[in-house]
Amino acid sequence: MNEQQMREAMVRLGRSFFQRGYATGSAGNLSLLLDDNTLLATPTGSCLGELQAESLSKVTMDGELISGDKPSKEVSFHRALYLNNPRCKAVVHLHCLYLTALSCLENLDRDNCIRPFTPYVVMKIGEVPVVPYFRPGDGRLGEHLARLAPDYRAFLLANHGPVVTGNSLQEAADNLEELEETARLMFILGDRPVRYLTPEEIAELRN
Ligand SMILES: O=C(CO)COP(=O)(O)O
Ligand SMILES: [Zn+2]
Repeated sequence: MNEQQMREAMVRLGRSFFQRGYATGSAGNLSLLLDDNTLLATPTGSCLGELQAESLSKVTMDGELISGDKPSKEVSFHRALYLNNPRCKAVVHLHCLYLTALSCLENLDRDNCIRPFTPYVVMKIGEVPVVPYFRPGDGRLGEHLARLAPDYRAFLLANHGPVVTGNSLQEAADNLEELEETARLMFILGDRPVRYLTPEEIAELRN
């Protein structure tokens, strides 16, 4: 895909997330790595349902704006992910309903907030660590994500929402949707006894 096609793909994905209720208002942000090692990111305050290909923010890996509107206030944590994991080519951050509800629970397992009970989470994403709460845009989110980036594909920001990476924008989006569906299942299952996958079953999925 050339840059124009990547811009159009980001616009289409934002609209799709918005139309299907994954994104609401002006919450959330998307980014992807371009071939010249610069980032294409959604502008701050933008509604993901109404992105414009030509006003997307183009930013250097140092965070300097090259063209387009002012970038997302979270672009520093997006940069931290790219800089600390060469496999990361795209980042999706949303305030989608069930993952955000999960992010507000006390006593989450900070090392992995989604204990596997279906295979795809293990196959596509693996463990999901929890990043402590900081206000949106706080640089400490990036510091935490930089440390976790080499070992994980998805993260839950406490009292905020998910951050999911991928080797393409489509893969990051698919992984985000798989995680959101899993969080929804967790709330549907509620307090009923769940048969979690055994360590052997999990190991088989990782092979
Ligand atoms: O989700 C958001 C903050 O965490 C939205 O912020 P931006 O509009 O600056 O991208
Ligand atoms: Zn946010």
